[in-house]
Amino acid sequence: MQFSVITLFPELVESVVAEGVVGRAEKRGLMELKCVNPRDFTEDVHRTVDDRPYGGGPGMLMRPDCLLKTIRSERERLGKAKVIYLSPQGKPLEQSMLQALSEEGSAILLCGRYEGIDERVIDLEVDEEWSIGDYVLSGGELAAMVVVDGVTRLLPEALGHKGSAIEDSFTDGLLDCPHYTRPERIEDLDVPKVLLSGNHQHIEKWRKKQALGRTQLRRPDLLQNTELNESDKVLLIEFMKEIKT
Ligand SMILES: Nc1nonc1C(=O)NCc1ccc(Cl)cc1
Repeated sequence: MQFSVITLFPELVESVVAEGVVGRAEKRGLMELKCVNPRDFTEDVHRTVDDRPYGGGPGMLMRPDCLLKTIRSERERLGKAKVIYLSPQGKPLEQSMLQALSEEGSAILLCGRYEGIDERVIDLEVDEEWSIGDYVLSGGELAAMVVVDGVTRLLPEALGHKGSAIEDSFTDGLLDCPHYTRPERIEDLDVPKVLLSGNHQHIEKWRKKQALGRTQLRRPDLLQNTELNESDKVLLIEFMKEIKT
């Protein structure tokens, strides 16, 4: 997977590959991250990347000329690569979008700063606009790092164990079940007995039931888009009965 991140703050973005699963994936060549600074595509002596907004208003915008040059330079280098602009105006990010991007092979992530970028950059070169949530950050870099992290961990061989519990839950559209590790008892709280039983069928059933119940209680909206099979419906009814007792 080849990422090209267009950003005025390359060091900020590069920190995403400093540690952990993403860092190891990059070291192992499963993923490649290149940060490209639009300032390197300016032609004036001051290397100007921003300018005042037509129509007035507070703050500055990113100039279109150096952004277009940077995007086109990376498109040429990567061949077919989707250009994704990170902004609160974008499509809300979901696991399915990360999964799809992980199968693309390459992506160009465009990070804005200031009050925005010239709209003609979006018209001319942006394929998709994505949002990581309904709030405003000071730039697109953290959102781009979210995408790099979320995609990289989906690459085959990126995770040591085949698919994690977190993976399964969001993949089947549910929240994750509770998790426990040693000690068995801490501050008078015990690990659920089923997890100590060694009965993998019971354990799997309990985990599914917890995931279904938690999703119903915390994010019933997620259940709207998930078609539950008969056995899941029974598990959910059992869970809801148990919490009422
Ligand atoms: N929420 C979000 N999801 O993706 N990105 C965001 C976000 O707040 N970006 C800040 C931002 C984006 C573009 C520009 Cl020009 C300036 C600041």
